[in-house]
Amino acid sequence: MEKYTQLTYFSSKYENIVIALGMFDGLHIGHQEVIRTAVKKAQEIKGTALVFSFANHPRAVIVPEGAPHRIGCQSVRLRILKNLGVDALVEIAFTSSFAETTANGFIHLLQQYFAPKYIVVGENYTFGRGGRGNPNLLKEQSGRYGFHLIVCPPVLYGGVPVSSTRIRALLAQGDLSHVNAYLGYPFTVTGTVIHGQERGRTLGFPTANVSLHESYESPPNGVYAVMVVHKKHSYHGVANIGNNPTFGGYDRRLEVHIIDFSGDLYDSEITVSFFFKIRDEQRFSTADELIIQIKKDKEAAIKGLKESFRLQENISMVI
Ligand SMILES: Cc1cc2nc3c(=O)[nH]c(=O)nc-3n(C[C@H](O)[C@H](O)[C@H](O)COP(=O)(O)O)c2cc1C
Ligand SMILES: Nc1ncnc2c1ncn2[C@@H]1O[C@H](COP(=O)(O)OP(=O)(O)O)[C@@H](O)[C@H]1O
Repeated sequence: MEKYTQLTYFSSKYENIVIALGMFDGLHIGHQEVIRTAVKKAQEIKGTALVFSFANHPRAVIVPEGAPHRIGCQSVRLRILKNLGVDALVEIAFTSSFAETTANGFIHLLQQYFAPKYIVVGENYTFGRGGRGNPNLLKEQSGRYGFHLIVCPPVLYGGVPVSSTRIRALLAQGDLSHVNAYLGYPFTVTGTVIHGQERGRTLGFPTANVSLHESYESPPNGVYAVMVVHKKHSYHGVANIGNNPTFGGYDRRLEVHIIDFSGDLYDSEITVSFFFKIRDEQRFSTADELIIQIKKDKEAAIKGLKESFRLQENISMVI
């Protein structure tokens, strides 16, 4: 998959462009439906499946104080798009001047740079200044510009449309099984392993530490059963998100004890996929009490991950 951060004349670079439009924050099963539809259509017409999106959330420019945190990090987003079969991703910066583009101006821009044969959107897709453009406007203009429009109905889960807003709420509750069902893949954090206090090894549970960025969503503080991928090998693990209150508190971070692993992970990249929450983070009176609890957490993770094997099926989406 090629990635572009600037608009250029894609229509002279690629044949028969099928363009999927949207912010696609989180790439949940509803977004995947739109993108899969575009990929399928591109295969049918021997064309190019292209996703046109933004590098930053438009709401971060339009209503900075109400800007949502992003769901999932950029490297996971790229892997999912590649695994869905997207040929090209165009992710431009959404600036305050771009926000002034009218809905008709945006359709004109699509024609100018992409000359798409097909445009694929979700039913609730809006675009252009004030979000005034919608699928009806695209339909009205399709004849004039010579593209076909495909509108995908919302994907439902438990009778309710899947949305990024709903996923954020479920994540805040630590409800990873529903988050993962809505995403269609396990919620995943990637990062470079950094140094901590070197206390983990003295407790008998070394933990690979990864920073959490504030502009991205993360599960609430607590202990989780996870799968870790490092250099194409996957492992079960038990992770803590929090501040280590037992030891006086540090910056909030993710720490993972990888089961049946030994080796040096500093400065290398790990991928941590979350499956279920085991408990809240606690302040223990002594290190020994924490050690006893971590042993129980590890057993709970091993047991739960073994029993919920089907949950792990879609991990291939993110690696
Ligand atoms: C499964 C697991 C559960 C943990 N639970 C807690 C907890 O409830 N409270 C706490 O203060 N620290 C908890 N920790 C964090 C340990 O305090 C931390 O791993 C230890 O201090 C090592 O830190 P270091 O990586 O900086 O060496 C947990 C760690 C793991 C691996
Ligand atoms: N099973 C394991 N799980 C996690 N990290 C491990 C494991 N075995 C060895 N390590 C290494 O040990 C380091 C963590 O040890 P720890 O004492 O917690 O140090 P730190 O406080 O720097 O994280 C990891 O960064 C990794 O390099």
